[in-house]
Amino acid sequence: HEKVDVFKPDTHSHAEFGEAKSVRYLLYDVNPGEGFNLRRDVFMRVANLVKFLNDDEPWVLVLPPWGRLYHWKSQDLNQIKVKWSTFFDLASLREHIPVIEFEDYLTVMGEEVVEEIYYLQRYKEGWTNGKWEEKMDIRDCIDRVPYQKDEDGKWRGWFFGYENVYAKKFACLSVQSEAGNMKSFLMKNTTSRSVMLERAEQVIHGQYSEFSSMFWIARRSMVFAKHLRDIGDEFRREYLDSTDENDKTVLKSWTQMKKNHGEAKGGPYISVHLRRKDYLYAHKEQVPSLKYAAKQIKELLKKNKLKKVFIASDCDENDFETLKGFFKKAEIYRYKPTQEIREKYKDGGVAIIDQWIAAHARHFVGTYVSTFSFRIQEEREILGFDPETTFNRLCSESEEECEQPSKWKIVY
Ligand SMILES: C[C@@H]1O[C@H](OP(=O)(O)OP(=O)(O)OC[C@H]2O[C@@H](n3cnc4c(=O)[nH]c(N)nc43)[C@H](O)[C@@H]2O)[C@@H](O)[C@H](O)[C@@H]1O
Repeated sequence: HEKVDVFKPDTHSHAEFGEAKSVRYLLYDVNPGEGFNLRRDVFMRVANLVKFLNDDEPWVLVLPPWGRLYHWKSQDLNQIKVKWSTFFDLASLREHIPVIEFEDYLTVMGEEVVEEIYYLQRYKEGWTNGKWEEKMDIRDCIDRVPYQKDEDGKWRGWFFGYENVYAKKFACLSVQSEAGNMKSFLMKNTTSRSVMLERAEQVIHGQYSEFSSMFWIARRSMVFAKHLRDIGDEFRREYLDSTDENDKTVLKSWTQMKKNHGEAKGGPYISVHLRRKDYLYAHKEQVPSLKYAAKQIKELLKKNKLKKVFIASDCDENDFETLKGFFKKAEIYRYKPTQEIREKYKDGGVAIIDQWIAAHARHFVGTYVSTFSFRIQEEREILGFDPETTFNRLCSESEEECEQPSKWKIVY
């Protein structure tokens, strides 16, 4: 990979000829209703936009602090202003693009300010002639926006829970665009040192979709933080007889890692992502009862000649015990964090530990359309599993045809 933090000399600067361009900062945020794993997908789009910008200008991506997520239900934990380094390995992210944490950005700016915000929205008139075309225009805001101008002319809003932060300029931008095509807007229509894209999920992957190496480069750079991987690895060793040497899942730096399908063997257990909570009504046609889930898991155990099961789930203890009750011989495991780990790594960190353990199984089965399951599948593609052991989901008893997930195979 090209090293991106060595900035190229100035060629078309706003500044005087020959003078190096100064670094600019791109910030973003996502619709508050979106969950953790869709947010990771939005990161990949914005990261590749920053990669693309760096071909011409030095831009740094400011990582939006995690917080106020709908699914993070633990009331006893302080779950705002959570740094990216709690969940991800920043050195790995930086092998793709330059990134900094929001707090470091505030220090660099010397003032709690974001210079310009563009609130991305759809076009009021929808697609003209029902046809998709790439476009973007500053327009009146369609919805009520969560930013207000105060009496000093400063734009106030959520800003990840940092109460003193304000923006100097705010506008709504109607977009129908691939993330990469925001590049010319940012280079030509904005000049300030920092620009924030609000509702960044409005821009799509486009040419950097799951089928392209650019998507996978950004995805591979999203390595989980070592402290979380270590906890998952310890659990694998202790309860699931699973070590990287035996399972052929030894990790290298992502830039060096290129595995063929089927090279990874995985630990001697079946892993299941059993999504419950809101999915019980949001996708009730496709989500199985616990009894029917148990039936499918038993079949997988038999087929793979295994006796251990790892369950990653947002279900409560009662449901877990009920599920366990359907098994006589098999050993059913779930990761239970200590209070210390919960406080340090929060609901998000615990979910990542679950994903990491689930990713290392001999065979994985997930839940219909869950992005939590999708990210596990991607992790398994990176580790080098046979796609047949990865792109699977549980079916519900009411489904006549139970379509299995698309195989989004890794591209290098
Ligand atoms: C349809 C959409 O589905 C989206 O969910 P979906 O893609 O599963 O996946 P996420 O967007 O990540 O949201 C699910 C959240 O629930 C928790 N969770 C789910 N499964 C597990 C698990 O196995 N272990 C642990 N520890 N936690 C889990 C976790 O906080 C996770 O980020 C929703 O975010 C959207 O609001 C919408 O409902």
